[in-house]
Amino acid sequence: METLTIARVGGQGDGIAQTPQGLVFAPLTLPGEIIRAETIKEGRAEGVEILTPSPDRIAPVSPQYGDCGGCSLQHWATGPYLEWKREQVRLALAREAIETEIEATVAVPMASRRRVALHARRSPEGKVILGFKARKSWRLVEIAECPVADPRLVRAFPSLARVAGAFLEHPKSAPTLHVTWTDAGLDVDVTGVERKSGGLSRDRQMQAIRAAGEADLARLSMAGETLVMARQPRITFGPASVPLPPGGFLQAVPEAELAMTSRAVAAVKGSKKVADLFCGSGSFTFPLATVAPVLAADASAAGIAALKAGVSSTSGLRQITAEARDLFRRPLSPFDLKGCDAIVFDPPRAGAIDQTQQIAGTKASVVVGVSCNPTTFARDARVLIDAGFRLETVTPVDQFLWSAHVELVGVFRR
Ligand SMILES: C[S@@+](CC[C@H](N)C(=O)[O-])C[C@H]1O[C@@H](n2cnc3c(N)ncnc32)[C@H](O)[C@@H]1O
Repeated sequence: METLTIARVGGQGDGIAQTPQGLVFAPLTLPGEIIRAETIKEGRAEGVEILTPSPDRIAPVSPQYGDCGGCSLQHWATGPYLEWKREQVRLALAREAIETEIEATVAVPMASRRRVALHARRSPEGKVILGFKARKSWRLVEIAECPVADPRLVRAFPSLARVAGAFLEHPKSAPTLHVTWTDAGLDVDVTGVERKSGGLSRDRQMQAIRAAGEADLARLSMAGETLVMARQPRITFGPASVPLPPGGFLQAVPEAELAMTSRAVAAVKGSKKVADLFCGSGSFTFPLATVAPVLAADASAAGIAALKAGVSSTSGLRQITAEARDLFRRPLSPFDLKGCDAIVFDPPRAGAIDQTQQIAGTKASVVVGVSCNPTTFARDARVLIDAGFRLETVTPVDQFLWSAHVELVGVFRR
């Protein structure tokens, strides 16, 4: 037994105590708390009892709290929790010697997540278990309620378990249901049953299609291939309605998407032409095209096709041109971006170092960086700052409520 005092919460969301033997990580603890750990293994406290709770500790709302790996910070009062997210952004920028105004973290409401990834397994008794991964484990925690997910998703969990059952054909199958609430209802893409795990027999495909009908799914697809579509899943981006490609990227929370797109639109106001790089199916493209013509690019051919379909069914927009292009291998050059005085980029977690170097060489006077990884954002921001841009503001956005993830929007000008 060891008694420890938690000094701070680290970047992964665990409490950290400083001991003569080094740092000790204690999950689900808060700064200032005195805890007792049964054992300390490889720098992790196990069997933790909280002796003196923080005044910022609140009662968690999820019945699976502590077991489910999803929401590890819901015991923290909103104020200090959001401030911690802001601090993660400040720390990432400080590592690149960048100082700027960091706004208060934009909060999202509970019950707002329109996308969840549910894992399915069969219990030894043959029951289908649908749930999230447990903390630091491959075990599944069966989920019947989820306070962060849109209740329309949660209500569908029992019928989604029947859909999942069809995909549990081979012992090696570990299906994951990527479930999205769209304007046409539920869109489900199943991964983890690809050929290497045995694929899916014709009989099982028929079973899955029947279960999709009973669950009233708009569409059921497997690794991006449509199995059945009762209604075309569509998403509204600003003034446009876009047919979402199966398995395509979509911001997880509409309120977070709006917080980010509205800041991008405000930043580029008055521009002659905007580039939207890593545009997906157009969540930024369409709101931006209410302000100026847009040049959009993304590696996903399906995303670009969806974006183009949205363009052809929407009137009153400024011109949009879209290209399917791998921006890691073939970043758009200053020549390709000629005429764009504003550039928005929203890369995956790896960031976009090569594309950013090209942006630095353009004549753009405003750049908006959107990121789900403050560390790679800070690295890319350093390139822009060294090229004469000033990072005017950064807004952290709490898209993944009660997780350690931090998203942000940064506005650069020169
Ligand atoms: C964080 S998402 C943003 C998408 C879009 N801006 C949105 O808000 O929906 C990142 C996007 O980067 C795209 N992407 C990933 N790797 C890429 C690459 N090498 N080149 C171009 N786009 C890529 C993905 O297809 C995805 O659409």
